[in-house]
Amino acid sequence: MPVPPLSQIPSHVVALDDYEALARAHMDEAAWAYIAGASADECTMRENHEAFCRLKLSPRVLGDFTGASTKIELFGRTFAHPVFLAPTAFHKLVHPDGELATVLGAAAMEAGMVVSTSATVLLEDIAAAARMPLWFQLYMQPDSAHTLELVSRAEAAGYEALVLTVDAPVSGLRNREQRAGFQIPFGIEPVNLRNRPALPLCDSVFDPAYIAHLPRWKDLAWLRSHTKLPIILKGILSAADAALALDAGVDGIVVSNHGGRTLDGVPAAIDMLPAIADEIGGRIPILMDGGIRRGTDVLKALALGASAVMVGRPILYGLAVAGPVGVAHVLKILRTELEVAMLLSGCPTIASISREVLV
Ligand SMILES: Cc1cc2nc3c(=O)[nH]c(=O)nc-3n(C[C@H](O)[C@H](O)[C@H](O)COP(=O)(O)O)c2cc1C
Ligand SMILES: CC(C)CC(=O)C(=O)O
Repeated sequence: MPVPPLSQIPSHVVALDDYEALARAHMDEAAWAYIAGASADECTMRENHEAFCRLKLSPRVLGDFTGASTKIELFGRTFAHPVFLAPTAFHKLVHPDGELATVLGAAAMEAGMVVSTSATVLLEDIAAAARMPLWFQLYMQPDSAHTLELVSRAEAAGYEALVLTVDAPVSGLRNREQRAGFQIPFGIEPVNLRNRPALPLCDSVFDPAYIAHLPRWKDLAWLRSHTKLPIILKGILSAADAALALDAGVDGIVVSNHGGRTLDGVPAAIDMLPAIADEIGGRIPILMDGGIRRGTDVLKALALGASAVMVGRPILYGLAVAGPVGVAHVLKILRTELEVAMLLSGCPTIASISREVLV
């Protein structure tokens, strides 16, 4: 699919942060608080960015770049580059076509996309519009029959992996969102969850009625027995949980703190990656997200053990500013920056990237 024309993007928009600045004017204060915000004092979200700045790259010169490429292989597929769209909910908050616009932008840049359980377009319709492998992000539902229904719909629609998010059994305490009075606007809904009972309204997350619905490690064996799709656990942030994930037989993990949106005060995802990669020891692929805003960030994550990275908020900013073109442009910027960073650090291929690129 041809890359959509970028002529409608102002020429001063050259980096992902430029999209963030522009996107603010394209949504109301409450939607901005939901998307740009994180939990509590947002320390972890800030850390996700600052930690990347602290990591220093080691430049290399005069290398041979014949046949250079950003290609990767993951779960039996070749991807043109290692940048995926992270699952994010409610794309219709920022664009009337919602995830249909996003998937078009992803296709233009040959990027893999993870579709959220809380998408605002039917997962079948997103799959029908896709030109690249899609993965389905799964939140375990209070009723296991509903979880299995989502899984079989995703399988039937051709999704190639399940990304089971495990770090948000309860929503983080997002004070910015609360202060702005964010509510999902009328007419925007998580359409794939229609006709499902909501979790019981409880005063406390320690209420037994609430606790009864919380997913546990033992549920992974149950899920495994109901699908042949690879299961990737999203939201691993400790070596201890990485070891349990291996024991549970998952096919991959995403090192993530949910963009700082769940437990504030946890470390940057990139800072936890090395210890987790050591624990995993190359047995299953590791993806990473949280704070990726530059091609150099992608390079640093790959150097520390990730096979690929995912990008959350900047995709929504691109979508808000210019629909599919904005999404494609965000991905294009990252890919171009990654190529430049690889060239200047002496890495002609993704496989050649190692901890050596860091000082
Ligand atoms: C608005 C918004 C909605 C999100 N919705 C989901 C979701 O539905 N499922 C999920 O697993 N993660 C969700 N996430 C987390 C992202 O998948 C990802 O972990 C995070 O955004 C990465 O950080 P970044 O935004 O700094 O790139 C959401 C993040 C944002 C900003
Ligand atoms: C619907 C929400 C649970 C989506 C989410 O994970 C988020 O907003 O971070």
